[in-house]
Amino acid sequence: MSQPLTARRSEGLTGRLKVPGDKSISHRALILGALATGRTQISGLLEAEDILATARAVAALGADVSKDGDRYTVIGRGVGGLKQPDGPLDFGNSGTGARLMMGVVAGHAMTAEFTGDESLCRRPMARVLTPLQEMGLEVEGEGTTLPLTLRGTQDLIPLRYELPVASAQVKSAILLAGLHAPGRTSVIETMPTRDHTERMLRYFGAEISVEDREGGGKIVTVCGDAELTGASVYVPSDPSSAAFLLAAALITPNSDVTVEGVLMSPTRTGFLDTVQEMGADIEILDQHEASGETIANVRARTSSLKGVTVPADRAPSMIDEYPVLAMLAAFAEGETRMEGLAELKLKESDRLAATAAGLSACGVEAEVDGDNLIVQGAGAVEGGAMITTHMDHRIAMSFLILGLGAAEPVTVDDGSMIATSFPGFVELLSGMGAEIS
Ligand SMILES: O=C(O)C1=C[C@@H](OP(=O)(O)O)[C@@H](O)[C@H](O)C1
Ligand SMILES: C=C(OP(=O)(O)O)C(=O)O
Repeated sequence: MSQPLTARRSEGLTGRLKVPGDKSISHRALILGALATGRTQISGLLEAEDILATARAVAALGADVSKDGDRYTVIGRGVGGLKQPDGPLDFGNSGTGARLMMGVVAGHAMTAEFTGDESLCRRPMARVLTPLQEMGLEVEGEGTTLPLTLRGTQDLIPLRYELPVASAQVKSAILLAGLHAPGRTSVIETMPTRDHTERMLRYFGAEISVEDREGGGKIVTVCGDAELTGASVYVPSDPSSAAFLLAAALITPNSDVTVEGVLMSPTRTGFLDTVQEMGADIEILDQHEASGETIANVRARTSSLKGVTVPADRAPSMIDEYPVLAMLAAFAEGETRMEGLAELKLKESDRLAATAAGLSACGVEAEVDGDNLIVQGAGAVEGGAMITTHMDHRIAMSFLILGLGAAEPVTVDDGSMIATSFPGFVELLSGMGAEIS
């Protein structure tokens, strides 16, 4: 059932708030907890649909997942110790859950059916299946989209693989499979992507090395036949979720908002770097270390923005933030060029097309030129449109943010998918003074 939502011009957004836990770290904490021996305790886990699907999947494979207050506990079965699931593993809307778990299933002598919702069943899986098949995974039939039946093996072969696309999901699936293979499995990335898997693997006791690659990028190597030990994980606030609240403050008059405890990994801060280049009044406060990651409070105040060029090599560090950046570009003065975004066509929807179409409907000049998105900012936005979200949470949230600054209300056709990554989005914004209903 679709749930339309409308955002109206708002001002004076204020507050000090926390957004829910980081989605990438939450998936990984559940998965490594299931592959470890003993108890993993997770505080701050993101309780969104994508993560709950991963929790159900690891439970279906025999890990014990429970919740007490706001802490989750996973009792794992050790690397290679998971059991054949009784039914299909349904990952809902989540590319990360599906792709990372393919790496896990690859290393177990089991058959598992992977499925998901309409959006996930359109997304490409060959990028993960190809390297995993080189390691020994078998895929039933010729298909490369879900639903798919996969047969893993206890006799995986280690792999050295150069990623053809900059993808932390593909890197992570191979590293997770590599835990089961004898010898060393290496992933070579020419453009560094988020490094939460390698950090957390090390934290759980795996032998892992990260070297600089000649000519740029990284080589990540994991030693197989690994043993992981359960650990305590703290999940910081998700910078991709924080971006929406910060953007709302930047484009509405008289606003001053601080988001607390935000993950500041350099592999995730491209959005903050870019808005600062655009002239945003952003302050990074109280930066410190927590559980091996840097976190900080981020303060944003109403700002006059100017258009910029965002280079292709910044894409991995802000890949999920482009739709909301495009909204800011619409309120900026001048052209914003966002380059090298082929990957955005393969997310929950074709985000380049959905963003350009929605902006045009709101009276903003926007076009997709090959893999680039170009927005002509005019300092103000008309709005007054109904936006098609194509089952994409980030498209829904981005256009609601646009509506808070536009002259006329902006309606999204379906806000229900927001729960896949950011439960409480509407309530948090309403608490800041935004008009969304
Ligand atoms: O590894 C992860 O947790 C993620 C990696 C990114 O996808 P790709 O690996 O496809 O770039 C990102 O878009 C996604 O939201 C989360
Ligand atoms: C691309 C995203 O997630 P996933 O690939 O896990 O579906 C996202 O959250 O924007």
